[in-house]
Amino acid sequence: MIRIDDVTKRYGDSTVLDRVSFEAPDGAITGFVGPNGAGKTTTLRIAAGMTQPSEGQVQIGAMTFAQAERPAHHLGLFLSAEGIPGAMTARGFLEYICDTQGLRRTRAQRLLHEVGLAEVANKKVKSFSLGMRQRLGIGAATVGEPSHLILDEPANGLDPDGIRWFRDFVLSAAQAGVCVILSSHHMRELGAIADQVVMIDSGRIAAQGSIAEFIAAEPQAPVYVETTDDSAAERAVQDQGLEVQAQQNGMMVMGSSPDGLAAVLVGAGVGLTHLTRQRSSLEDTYFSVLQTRDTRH
Ligand SMILES: Nc1ncnc2c1ncn2[C@@H]1O[C@H](COP(=O)(O)OP(=O)(O)OP(=O)(O)O)[C@@H](O)[C@H]1O
Repeated sequence: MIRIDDVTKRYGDSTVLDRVSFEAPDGAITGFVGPNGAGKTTTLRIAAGMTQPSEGQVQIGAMTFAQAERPAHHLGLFLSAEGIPGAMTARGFLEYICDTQGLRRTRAQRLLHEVGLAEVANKKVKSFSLGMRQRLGIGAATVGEPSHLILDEPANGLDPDGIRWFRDFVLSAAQAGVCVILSSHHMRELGAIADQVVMIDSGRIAAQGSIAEFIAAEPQAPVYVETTDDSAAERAVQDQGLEVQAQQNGMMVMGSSPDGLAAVLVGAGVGLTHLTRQRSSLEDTYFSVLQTRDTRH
C-alpha cells in the first residue's frame, strides 16, 4: 500500500500541492490523472522520497521509502527515460543498475526479455526510439522485483504493440500483489487497466474512486437499442414523448430507463435484439469533473 497523507508542497509563494491525500492498495493499479502542471510528478517524486514535502507524509508499505532496507525490492520508480545514458547499451545499463542494487547480473538478462529488448540488448541507447527507452526505463524500475511500483507517464512513445506489452506487464504485476501507481494522459488505456482513479487539478485532489464509480452509468444517460423493426420502434418511442436519435445499427433513446423503454417497445410489438444504458468513459468523467471545478473557481 502507498499512502499519501495530507501532502502540501510550496515553492516560494506558490503552493503546487495542497493537502493531497490518497491511498493506493496492494494488488491494484491506481491511475493518477490530471491536466499538465496539476502536480502529478511532484506528488510521485515526493512519494519516492526524491522531493521533500513542505507538510504531510508518505508511507510505502509499513514505512517511508528512506527506511527501506532493500530499496529496490520495496519500490520501483520510473519518472522519465531521459536520464538513461545514450552511450550505454541496454544490457550495460540494466547490469549497471543490478550492480548498484547488489543484484545478480542474470536479472538483467531476464529483464531484457521481459521488456522486449533482448534483440537490441547490445545496441547503444542513443540509437533507441522513445518507446524503446521507455521499455528500458520501466525494466530498470522493476529490477529488484519491487512490491510497489510508481510509473510516471510510462506509455509515452509506445506503439500499439508496446502499449499492449505494457498493459500485460502492469496487469501481471498487480495480479502478483504489487501496488501500482500509474500517471497517464491516455484515458482510454487507463480506463481499461486501472482499478481505481485519483484525479488531481491545480494541486488538489478533484475526485477519487473505483473505476466502476468513474464510468458508472448516469441515471439520465441515454439507452441504446437495436430492434427487429426500427420504424415501428421509433414511432412507439416518439408517441411517449421521448427523444430518439438514429444510429448505424439501432437508435439512442433519451429520457427513459432501460426497463421503461423495453416495456414501451414490447407493448408496441417490437422485438429487441440489444438494449444497454450508455456508460460514461473515463475521459467523459475526467472532463466533466474538470469543467465542474472550472465553473466553481
Ligand atoms: N522545482 C520546482 N520549482 C518551482 N515550481 C515547480 C518545481 N517543480 C514543479 N513545479 C511546478 O509545480 C506544478 C506541478 O508540476 P508537475 O510537474 O508536478 O505537474 P504534472 O501534473 O506532472 O504535469 P505534466 O502532466 O505536464 O507532467 C507546476 O506548476 C510546476 O511548474
